[in-house]
Amino acid sequence: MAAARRLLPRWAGSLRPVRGGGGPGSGNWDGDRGQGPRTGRGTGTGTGTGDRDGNRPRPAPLTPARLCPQISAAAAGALPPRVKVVEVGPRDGLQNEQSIVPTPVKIGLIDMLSGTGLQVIEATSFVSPRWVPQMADHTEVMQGINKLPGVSYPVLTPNLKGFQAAVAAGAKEVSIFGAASELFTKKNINCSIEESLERFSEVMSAARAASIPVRGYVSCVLGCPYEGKISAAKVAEVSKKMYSMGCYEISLGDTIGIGTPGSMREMLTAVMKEVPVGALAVHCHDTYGQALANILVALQMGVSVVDASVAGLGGCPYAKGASGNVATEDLVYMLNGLGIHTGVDLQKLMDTGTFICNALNRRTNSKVSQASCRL
Ligand SMILES: CC(C)(COP(=O)([O-])OP(=O)([O-])OC[C@H]1O[C@@H](n2cnc3c(N)ncnc32)[C@H](O)[C@@H]1OP(=O)([O-])[O-])[C@@H](O)C(=O)NCCC(=O)NCCSC(=O)C[C@@](C)(O)CC(=O)[O-]
Repeated sequence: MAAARRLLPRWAGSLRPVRGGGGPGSGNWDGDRGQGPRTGRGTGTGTGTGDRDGNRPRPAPLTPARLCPQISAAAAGALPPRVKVVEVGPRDGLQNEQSIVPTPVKIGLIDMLSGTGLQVIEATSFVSPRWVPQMADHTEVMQGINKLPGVSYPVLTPNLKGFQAAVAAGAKEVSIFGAASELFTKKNINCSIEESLERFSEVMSAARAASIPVRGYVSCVLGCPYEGKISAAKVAEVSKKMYSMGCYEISLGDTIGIGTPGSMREMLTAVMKEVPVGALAVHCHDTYGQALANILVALQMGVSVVDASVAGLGGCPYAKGASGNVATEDLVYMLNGLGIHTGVDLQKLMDTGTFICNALNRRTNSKVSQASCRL
């Protein structure tokens, strides 16, 4: 099928300029870069001065950014100089919460995320409130958030009804979500893969008419909670169909976090034969602790868009036992260490993680935030 016209979001083609610098390795996190070589704990790199009694200078407080050993991208092998981080915490992170999170908390979370330098924040989903009650306040959320220029706030829309409601609520970008597993598709959106693609093509037509960019998710790319192993060929086939419909980007979801760097490589090799790597994103849940390793493989293969969830919140209501997405804090820490620019302020991100964890009365899943509490 000939590739349909792709509707690109506002930020496509030109990533936001780096505040206070430019280019790889000159990011804005914690304002800590460019201050000479970073040394580890207890090396006296602080700015304090000793007193007359000869007491040792008091070092400046240690933060993850100060401690993060940074290497050049060249040393890490071929890696993209920039990565677009797609924050999915307010949607993927919260949709699985058992108690309904108050709407002002959701709005506060998104507004804080907007201040971190993230370019894309998935805000909510326009799905049936009977299926996912947590997202029933989608319109209030979309209308309550402070939408910053240059930041995109996409929402999930499974069908035309969801798309129309999303647009009425002010959405300027949407995502359709399919899967490479028949059983997961049935459990998640109550239809077959073929039927889901028909519904999506209705959304695509309406989106094209309204000049709304559409992102496509493919779930279960490295395994399914109901079918087990999913073939890379099937993932490539569904991805190709959704890309050919006009999705500007295909996010490949390891929904139950079961993949390893080996299966990620195999799957991406197959998908990249059908969809250009520049149009691919990875979406890794961290159930088996493999998310960062899998993401690194994807980066080495040329992927430069990565989904993540602040504080590692989340899971899918129709993938029992799946834990949250990779924590955005941990992803940004790794990318900073690799000298890859994201434009995201790690400290502000950690503050946002603290905010939502306090609101949910929950410990963060971010290893970086856990470690920084011990510093
Ligand atoms: C898709 C449906 C709606 C089909 O659900 P259905 O019951 O088959 O739909 P239907 O067309 O037969 O309609 C039944 C009722 O739902 C209503 N309805 C129909 N559509 C909508 C809508 N958009 N918004 C609100 N209401 C809707 C419709 O109006 C009707 O209402 P009634 O007449 O009975 O009062 C349902 O299965 C659904 O909402 N599923 C959502 C599941 C979901 O949100 N899952 C989590 C997101 S996916 C995910 O997390 C994975 C991802 C993306 O993160 C990537 C990864 O990790 O792999």
